[in-house]
Amino acid sequence: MKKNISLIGVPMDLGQTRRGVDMGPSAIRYADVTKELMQLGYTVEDLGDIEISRFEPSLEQEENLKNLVQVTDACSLLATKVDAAIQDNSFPLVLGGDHSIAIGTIAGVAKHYENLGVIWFDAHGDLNTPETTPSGNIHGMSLAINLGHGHPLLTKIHHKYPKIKPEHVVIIGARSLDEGERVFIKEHGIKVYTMHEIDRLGMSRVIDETMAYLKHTDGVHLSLDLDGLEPHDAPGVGTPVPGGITYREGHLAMEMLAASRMVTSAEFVEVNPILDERNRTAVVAVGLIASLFGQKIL
Ligand SMILES: NC(=[NH2+])NCCC[C@H](N)C(=O)O
Ligand SMILES: [Mn+2]
Ligand SMILES: [Mn+2]
Repeated sequence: MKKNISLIGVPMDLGQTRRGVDMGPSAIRYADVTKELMQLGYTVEDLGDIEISRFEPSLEQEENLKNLVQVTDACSLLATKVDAAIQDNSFPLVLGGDHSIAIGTIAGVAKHYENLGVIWFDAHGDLNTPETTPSGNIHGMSLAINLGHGHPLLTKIHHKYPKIKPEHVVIIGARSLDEGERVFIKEHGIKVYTMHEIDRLGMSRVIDETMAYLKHTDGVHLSLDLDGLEPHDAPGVGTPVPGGITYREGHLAMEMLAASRMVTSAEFVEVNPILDERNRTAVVAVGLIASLFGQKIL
């Protein structure tokens, strides 16, 4: 892994409707993310937070694409920052914010990779489109947008279209999929390890298979939604779903990814301190980040 890490905070909460996830980047910083990474031998440059335009109640809302303009603006800025970090030979580590920010992160990363692989660690598919969304929340559409399906303002951010190919995506941890998302997965042949497969195969085999599946990519982005974890272990998230990945399975996955040296960029999203218990979820996020960057038990 690259020795320099660029930390980028994205205090975004407009991709969904539960306030508080905009404080995620601060919560993760308070949980000592920089210190942990420095102890592992990395140089960390904290680039601060992306500016988010505030919620405008007077603006006319599209019911099936809430806060489209603000999400587009923030993701464009984020894409530029991530792109510049990679240009600087630094590893972009993005802290959310809700999962709509993956539109910006992946837009910036994808410019540098012809065949970018994406590991989408999540209870959800985030594969809705304005036609299928049950909520109008863009955080439930961000993976579909990266695959080129959705509003053109979002799919065309940072000039490349589409950003990624369906055969280069692996979803891990899914247990809440909408009907339209199930159809999307089948139509595009997306590889999904639901909780069912994780239970049957074990996380170790799931990650081995994921690495083999992505071996033809030229970079791998990890997009980790904290709601992929079991809510008992990570309660501070806006859309918790029971029956998730355990604390230990999460760490094993990160440790195996670290050993593979495949991951070239990452983001940790959906930490909501208002819904959390004494910042536990941010602490869990920092632990997973440390494992991803090579922390070992012994
Ligand atoms: N990134 C997330 N937490 N996404 C939750 C999405 C929930 C639901 N599928 C929706 O489209 O609204
Ligand atoms: Mn998500
Ligand atoms: Mn989710």
